[in-house]
Amino acid sequence: MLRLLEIAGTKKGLLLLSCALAIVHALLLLIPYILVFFILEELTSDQIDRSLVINYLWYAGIAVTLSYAILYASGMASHVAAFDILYQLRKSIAHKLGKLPMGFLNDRTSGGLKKVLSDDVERIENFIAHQIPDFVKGLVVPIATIIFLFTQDWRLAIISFIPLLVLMIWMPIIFNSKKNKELMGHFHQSLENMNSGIVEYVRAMPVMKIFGQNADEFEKYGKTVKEFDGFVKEWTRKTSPPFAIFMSFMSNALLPVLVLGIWLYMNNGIGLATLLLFLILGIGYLKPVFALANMGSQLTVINQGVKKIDEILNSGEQEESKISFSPKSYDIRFQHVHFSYGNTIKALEDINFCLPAKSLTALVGPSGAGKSTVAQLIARFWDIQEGKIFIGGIDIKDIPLEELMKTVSFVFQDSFIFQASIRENIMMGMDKSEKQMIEAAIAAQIHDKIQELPDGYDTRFGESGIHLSGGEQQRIQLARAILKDAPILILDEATAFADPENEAKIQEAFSALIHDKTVIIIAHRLSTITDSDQILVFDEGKLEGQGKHEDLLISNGLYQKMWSAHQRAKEFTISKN
Ligand SMILES: Nc1ncnc2c1ncn2[C@@H]1O[C@H](COP(=O)(O)OP(=O)(O)OP(=O)(O)O)[C@@H](O)[C@H]1O
Repeated sequence: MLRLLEIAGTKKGLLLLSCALAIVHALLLLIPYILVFFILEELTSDQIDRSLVINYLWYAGIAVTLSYAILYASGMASHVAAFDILYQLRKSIAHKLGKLPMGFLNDRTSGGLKKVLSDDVERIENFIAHQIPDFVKGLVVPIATIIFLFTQDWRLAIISFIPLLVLMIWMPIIFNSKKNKELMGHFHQSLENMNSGIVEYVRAMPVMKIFGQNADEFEKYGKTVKEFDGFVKEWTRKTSPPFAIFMSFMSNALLPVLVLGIWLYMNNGIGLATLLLFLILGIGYLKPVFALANMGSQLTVINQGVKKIDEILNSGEQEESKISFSPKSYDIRFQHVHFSYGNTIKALEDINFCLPAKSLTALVGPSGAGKSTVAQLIARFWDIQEGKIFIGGIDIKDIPLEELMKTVSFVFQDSFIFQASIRENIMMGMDKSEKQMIEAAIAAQIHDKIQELPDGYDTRFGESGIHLSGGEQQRIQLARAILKDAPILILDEATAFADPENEAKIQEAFSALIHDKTVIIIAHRLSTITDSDQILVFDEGKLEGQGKHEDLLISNGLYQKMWSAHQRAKEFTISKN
C-alpha cells in the first residue's frame, strides 16, 4: 500500500482534489436519505406541510444531480492523474530496461516482460483512478452515517455499527491472509507463463503450420493454459466458502436492526420515521464499505504486479564509468578474459589477443565455440567475470556506455527492422542529414529498392503489402551501420541468409563500410575471410590459433579441418540418388 501511495504521490495535487470531490459526492448522496427521514416525519405528523415536503424533494433532486456532477469531476481528476502516472511508469521501465545488462533480459521471457509493461502497469490505473477515491468514500460515508444515526437513536446506532465492526475484522482475514497472498503469487506466475507461451506460440506459427500442429499440440502453450485453468479453479474452490459465508452474513446484517427497531417502535421508544431511517441507512452505508472489501482482493493482485515492476526498476544497472575516457585509437585487446552466461554456462576461458587498429580480423570456429560471445563482449552487452578488455588502451569499463556505443557498430545475424518508416529505420535517431542517409543507403546497395517502394523512404515497414526480403533487410541494417560510421565494426554472420545476388551486393556494401575501421567478421564461409589481416580460431570457448589464412593452414589442425570441410561443402549437391 505504501509503495502504491508512493507511486501515486507523483500526482499528489490531482489525487487530493479527486479525493476531496469524492468526499463531497458521498456526503451529497447521503442528503436524500436524510431528507426522506424528514419527509417521513412530516408525512406521519398530524398536520402535513405540503410545500415543505415538495421542497425536501427538490433539495433531494438537487443533491443527487450535484453529487453526480462532482463525481464526474472527481473521476476526471483521478483518471488524468492515473494515466500520467502510467505514462511515466512505462517510460521509466522502458528506460531502465535499456540500461540493464543483457543477462537480465536473458533470464526473462518477452511474454513475461510484456505482462509487466502492459498488464501490471495497467492495474495500477485501477488503484489510482478508482480505488483511492473509493477508499476515501468508504471511510467517510460510514463515519458520517454513524454520526448522524447516533444523533437519532444511540441504541439502534450501536446495533447498526456491528456489521461494520465484523467487516473490519473479517476483511483482512479473508483477503489479506498469507494463504491468499501465496495464491496471488501463483496467479501472477501462472499468468506470466501463459503470456510467454502465447508469444512463443505466435512466433512459432510457421513451424507449427508446416508440421500440422495446432494450439493443443504446442506443448508450452497448451501446458500453461491448462495450468492457469487448473489454478483459477483451485483458487475459486478455496476462496468461495469463506466469501459465501461473509456475503450471506452481510446480506442479513439488517436483521438485528430490524428486530431491535420494531421492538423499540412497538414500545414507543422511536417513531415510524426513525425506524424507517435506520432500515434504509443502517444497511445503505455498507455499500461503499463493500467496495473496500473488493479493493482488498484487488490490491493483492495489484501488489504482485508492483513487485514485478519494482524488480525491474530496482535491478542493478551496468556499472558506468564516472570519468569520461574516450579512446584515441581503436585497437582491441583481450587480456585473460573469462566469461560465463549466468553462473553455469562457461563460454570463454582465458582469452588473450590483440587486434590492431584499422585491421580486419575474422573469428572462426565450430558452432558454439564462443565467436558471437567475443563480439558481444566488445560492445559490453555482457560484463566479463575475469580479465580485461581494452579499446585503444582504455579498459572498456572506464569508457562511458554512451561513448562505447558510439565507438562500436554491430551488424547482427538477424536484422531487426522496426515497424516504422524506412527513414526512421536507417536513421535510428542519429543526428544525420537526409543527404548522409541517402548516401548510406546507396553504399549499402539498398537505395534503388527503397525508391521502388510506394512512399520511398517514408514507406512504413510492416504495413500490409510492404515486404522486404531477408537480404534487403540486412542491407537496411548495413545502411544504418554505414551511417553510424563508428570506428569499430562487428559483422556477425552478416551474409548468412543472403542469396548469391544479394551476397554480391552485400559484399560490395561491406567494402564501403570497412574502409578505415577496425573490423571483426564472424563467418562460417571461410572463403569470404581468407584475405583477413588475421584469423582467430575458437573451439569450446578457447582461442586455439591465430594468424593469416596461409599460416593457419599449415599450423592449426582445427583450421585445416574446417577449411577442407568448407571445400567439400562447396562441391556438395543434393540429389535423390
Ligand atoms: N544468451 C545466452 N545465454 C546462455 N548461453 C549462451 C547464450 N549465448 C550463447 N550461449 C552459450 O555460449 C556458448 C558460446 O556461444 P556463441 O554463440 O558465442 O558461439 P558461436 O561460436 O558464435 O556459435 P555459432 O557459430 O553457432 O553462432 C555456447 O555454448 C552457447 O550455448
